[in-house]
Amino acid sequence: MSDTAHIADNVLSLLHHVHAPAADCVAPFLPRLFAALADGHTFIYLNKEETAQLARAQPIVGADAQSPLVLYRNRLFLAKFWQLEQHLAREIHRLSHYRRLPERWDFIQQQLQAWFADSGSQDQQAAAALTLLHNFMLISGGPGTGKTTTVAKLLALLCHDTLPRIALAAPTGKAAARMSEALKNAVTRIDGLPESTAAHLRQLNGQTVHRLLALTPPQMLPEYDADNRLPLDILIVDEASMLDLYLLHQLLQALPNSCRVILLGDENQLPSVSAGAVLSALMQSSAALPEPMVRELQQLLPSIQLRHLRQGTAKLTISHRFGAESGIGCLARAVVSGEAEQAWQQFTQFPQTLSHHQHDIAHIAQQLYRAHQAYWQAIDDNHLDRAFAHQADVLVLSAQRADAHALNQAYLQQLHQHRRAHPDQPWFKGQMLIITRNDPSTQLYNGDVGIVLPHEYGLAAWFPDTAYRFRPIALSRLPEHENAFTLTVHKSQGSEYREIWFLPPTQRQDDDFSRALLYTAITRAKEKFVYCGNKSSFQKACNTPDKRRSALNEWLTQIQGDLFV
Ligand SMILES: Nc1ncnc2c1ncn2[C@@H]1O[C@H](COP(=O)(O)OP(=O)(O)OP(=O)(O)O)[C@@H](O)[C@H]1O
Repeated sequence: MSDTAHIADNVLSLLHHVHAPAADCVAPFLPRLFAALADGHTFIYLNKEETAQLARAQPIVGADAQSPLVLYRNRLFLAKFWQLEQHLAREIHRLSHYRRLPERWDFIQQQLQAWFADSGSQDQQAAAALTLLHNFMLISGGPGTGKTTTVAKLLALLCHDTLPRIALAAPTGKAAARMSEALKNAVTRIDGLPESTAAHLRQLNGQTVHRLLALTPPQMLPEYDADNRLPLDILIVDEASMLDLYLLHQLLQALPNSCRVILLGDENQLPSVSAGAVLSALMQSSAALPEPMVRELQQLLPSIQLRHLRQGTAKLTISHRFGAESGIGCLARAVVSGEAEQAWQQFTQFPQTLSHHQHDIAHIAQQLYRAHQAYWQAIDDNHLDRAFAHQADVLVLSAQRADAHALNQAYLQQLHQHRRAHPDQPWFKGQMLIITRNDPSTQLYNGDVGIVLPHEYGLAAWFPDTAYRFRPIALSRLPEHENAFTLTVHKSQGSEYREIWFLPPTQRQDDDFSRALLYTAITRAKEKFVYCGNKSSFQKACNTPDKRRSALNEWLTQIQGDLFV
């Protein structure tokens, strides 16, 4: 029996105690509903007969969260998700509703002109101006489209009169570290920034959302919540596509009404592992700009066309890192637009940076070991800096967990053959690990990558650290983790690697191998992308849009009304 069938079975036993005839009525729907929840959907669709059948299953099925299951039109929800999406919509509305207009329009207008003068900066300029007028804003864009650059300039504008309390957060530690680094670099590139502003922005350090909320075990209850809100004026959340409904709700609840929220992310990437597809819901529910706001924007940006802009969301579309000459950029853009044939042609157009081949897992592991030569040299030299630098040289990403496991095992075989590891010893020098569960006691978070290397008393796992560069953690204290020579695409989100080898599902291809998954894998690569599969699997993925089901956009649209009050 699958895990979800088992959960459905347990829930059914509980429901029998509530009302046996109604439980019998819902029994056939529970396995389907729990399988859908495990895939990140928040409801299942019903046909006419099913809807009529469930309408008679009171008190287990009702019209609101008073019942364990909710029937809404032709959809069946677990009450918990029905309520969560509605509460999240309310939090977004609460924060969006707060309006505080910039005071010094002339100054802002001048700086918007001066700082976004380069060609190809118009969409960034519009995103910055819109964000000044909205308290809750999503800036979406692919890799290198200038999300960080835009936010750095925006923060510089918001720091002009007083220095606000700002926090930078991301769903994983690695994404948080990347964000602070990128922001510091972007700040140094702004011309004519007063030193006090530059210093204020340079000292910002990213942290995980869990850490920001001070979630503490065993129940992971947050120190900051609706009754004890975070003392913040501005919150920037990077890699927001990875936020699930529950975590985003916890985060927003903990923010005061006046806190400006700026979400950064790429709506084309995979949505969160758990339920939710928050970025696409925000994009879909975003309404046209009301006339008074168009007039305000015209004051800030007299010379640009504003009609295409929407409330609370902005899209950056020009990649300044992967332009028209970049194979990775062209491939990613063709995949996202579902142009399967054109996407496959990019492998011929850009043979230096894109390739495809089909080999078995053992062969890929062998090639990977060769490609890791510089990494193993750094390990032999006990050189942490170089080991971490080369750790990101080449990574194999797989679509499915089973393949990632099989490849990690095949790679271990290579290490046994080369006497770098021994089958009887669980730990070895050079072992790459990824943390899979947040652990405040060691301050290690889901997605953190460490390397096993010697410490004073034997081997330890070393992790990057903002204060000391690297810090050792005793192997016995490590929270849940896995080997990280190969990762699933989900686990690689928020990180980038020089070269990505992507392995499509080797067993069974289903809708999980979608356009979003392929796009996310491609955009993890900085220099080279290798597809380890055939044309038909590649094109099938291009033609499979992500169909995550969520009602959030509907609740947002309903609740929104006119924000311009
Ligand atoms: N308008 C622009 N003109 C020229 N270069 C730009 C422009 N905007 C950004 N860049 C450059 O493009 C690169 C990527 O910018 P940035 O880091 O802001 O993008 P991003 O969307 O945050 O990227 P990531 O995918 O890493 O999150 C940087 O080197 C930046 O200096």
